[in-house]
Amino acid sequence: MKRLIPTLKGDGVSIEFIMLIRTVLAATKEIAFRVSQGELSGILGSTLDENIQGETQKKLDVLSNQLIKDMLLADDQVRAIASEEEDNVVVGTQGAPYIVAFDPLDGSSNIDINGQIGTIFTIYPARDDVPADSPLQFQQPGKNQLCAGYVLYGPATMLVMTTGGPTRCYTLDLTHGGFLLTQEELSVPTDTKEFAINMANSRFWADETTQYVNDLIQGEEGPLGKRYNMRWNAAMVGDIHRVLTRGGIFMYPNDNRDPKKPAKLRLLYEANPMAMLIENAGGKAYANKQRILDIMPDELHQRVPVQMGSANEVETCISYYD
Ligand SMILES: O=P(O)(O)OC[C@H]1O[C@](O)(COP(=O)(O)O)[C@@H](O)[C@@H]1O
Ligand SMILES: [Mg+2]
Ligand SMILES: [Mg+2]
Repeated sequence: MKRLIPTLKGDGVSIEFIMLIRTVLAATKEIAFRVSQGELSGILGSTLDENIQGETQKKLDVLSNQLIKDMLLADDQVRAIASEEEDNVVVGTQGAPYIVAFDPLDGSSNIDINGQIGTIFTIYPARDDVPADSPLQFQQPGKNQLCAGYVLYGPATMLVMTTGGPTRCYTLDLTHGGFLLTQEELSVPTDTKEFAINMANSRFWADETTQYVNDLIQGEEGPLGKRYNMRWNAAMVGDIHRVLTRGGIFMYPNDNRDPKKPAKLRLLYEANPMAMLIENAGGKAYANKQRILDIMPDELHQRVPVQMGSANEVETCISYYD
């Protein structure tokens, strides 16, 4: 089986960029080890702190953030980083070519139940027209991403990543400690009979979402003419992994639970990297009527509605938002 570095070299990725990807992955391997040790490595439970988004931080959120941050700041190719768990941009090496954003631990509510969790990351070119510590560094549309990926800490630890070409899947080989290429090119089936949405929010949805989900649930007797099944992992990384593996539509639409927070998922380090992975595997990724990768961010921790996955199903879904 092919190893990571020869695969990336074969894709024409420069050595310096491969080294940066290795830095990110070195941190995720350490997280994977701690996760596999569970309670034995003291990672379960919450801290007494909240992050900038007002969410209680879990011990593993903080630990993962620290591990990734420390390793990236020691890499002289990183000019700035942004993280779900950091209020502001953190400055790295002046003049370095890249900036990195990440969700150090996605699916935090699954940590204590031994459920699926992961790390989501994205790399952009640094901007020379704004200071290194400015949030404007990250004010770039998702289509500027040079690399997007996630590491899923599931029964197997898997890396799903694109550097602009195909979305490839690797599995962490615990016998030698490296990621091996286990699926050369992921391809999201165009059609699906599986949807993912948190139904508990249904009374807070916009009418368009309610209408579409009602039509899904009506199955073969409804206007969509087929019977659907539903899945919800409570970790975007797990839901998107399923969609990349066997198709489906994943939605986290706007709702009016909290008027200050109409959307839940963050554009920079959740929606954008997942949108690039899905599109490069032949799927579609929208925020209602807008292609996610075209959105120009206004702020670092900006939230967006999300509908992504199997191309035909996403098209059907967004037609309800006309
Ligand atoms: O509480 P809900 O509605 O199930 O939310 C689940 C969603 O929240 C998230 O867990 C948010 O990510 P974090 O765990 O990084 O905050 C997504 O991964 C997931 O899709
Ligand atoms: Mg997350
Ligand atoms: Mg997180």
